Amino acid sequence: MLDDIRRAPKVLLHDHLDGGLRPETIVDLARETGYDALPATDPAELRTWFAEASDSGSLERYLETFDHTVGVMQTAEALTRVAYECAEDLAKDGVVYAEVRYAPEQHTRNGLTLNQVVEAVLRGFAEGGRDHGIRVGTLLTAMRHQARSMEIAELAVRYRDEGVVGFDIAGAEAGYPPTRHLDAFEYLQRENAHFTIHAGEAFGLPSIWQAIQWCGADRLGHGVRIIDDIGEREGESPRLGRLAAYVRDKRIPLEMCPSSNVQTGAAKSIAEHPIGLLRRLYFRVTVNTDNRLMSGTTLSEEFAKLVEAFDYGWDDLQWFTVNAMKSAFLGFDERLELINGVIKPGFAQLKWRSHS
Ligand SMILES: O=c1[nH]cnc2c1ncn2[C@@H]1O[C@H](CO)[C@@H](O)[C@H]1O
Ligand SMILES: [Zn+2]
Repeated sequence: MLDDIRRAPKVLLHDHLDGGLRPETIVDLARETGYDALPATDPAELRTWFAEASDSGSLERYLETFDHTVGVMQTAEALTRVAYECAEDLAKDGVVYAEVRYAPEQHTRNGLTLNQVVEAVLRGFAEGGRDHGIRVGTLLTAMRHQARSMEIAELAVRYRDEGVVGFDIAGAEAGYPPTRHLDAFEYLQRENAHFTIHAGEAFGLPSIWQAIQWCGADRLGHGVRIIDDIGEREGESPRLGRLAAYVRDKRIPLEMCPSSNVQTGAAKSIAEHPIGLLRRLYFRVTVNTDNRLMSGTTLSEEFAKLVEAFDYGWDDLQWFTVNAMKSAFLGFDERLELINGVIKPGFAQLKWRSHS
């Protein structure tokens, strides 16, 4: 099944550039740039270290592992290489359209300007995308504990015609509500720009409510805690609270990342992940990787885990994929073209093959 899932034309909306490096590349870049704090210098050991260190049950501890990826991504060459390889790895996994995010403010330690950071990453995505047949849009993230969101929002608008398709905030959620960055979100709305907000991962409904009703988020990063506003009832359909009903009624996309949620403690296991219920209730659910290195995963593997846990078939996987494409920060005509020209024919072929 995993091989077939790899062949399916997939769409990925939530993937962090600094959470998806190849271990071999981290080792190379550390050597080249003089970064001497790596916990291991053997790629296989490093791969294991990331997976284990990320498995703590706490978002804060999970985020500490990024010190080492961000640490080696401080030159233009390193950023271009990482972006190029990201496009290549996603394409090899059968992803046809991806939105990949990172926080430019974390890559200026050795003197790069924000513009240089963005341009280096865009170059890598453009070249990798062209060589490997995948379209990659960039989301610029501001760190929620910092105070640079307005600057980063302006950066996103500055590069909107060069491949930056939107904006996001990430980092520790508890104690850093989305409204801290309200000016940035209001600016983006006035600029007719798109943004998603990490919300409802390590903190609950108030974070989701603020992201949508105060900040005007187009999508929610994770959003798993929306489950807290849904009451399961014996023998009856679940009762949706006002916020959950709003999210479903308005078709607000949820960028769900099952493995990452299990690692940070936002879900107990894949089998108990809220995605099962939310899919049954027809929320606009999408499936994502979050951090392929930390979670030791790929988009195909995330789908395979869901197939195993919830017995999903091709129709479900296509539904998730079309949901993701509909929710992308890409023009309507381009989304339609990918849905009708690539996704539907690709899934039709796979379904036909598995019946014959
Ligand atoms: O699941 C997550 N929740 C919140 N923040 C995250 C998550 N994954 C990564 N980052 C944060 O986003 C930054 C930019 O890519 C990363 O450096 C990491 O600190
Ligand atoms: Zn994330």
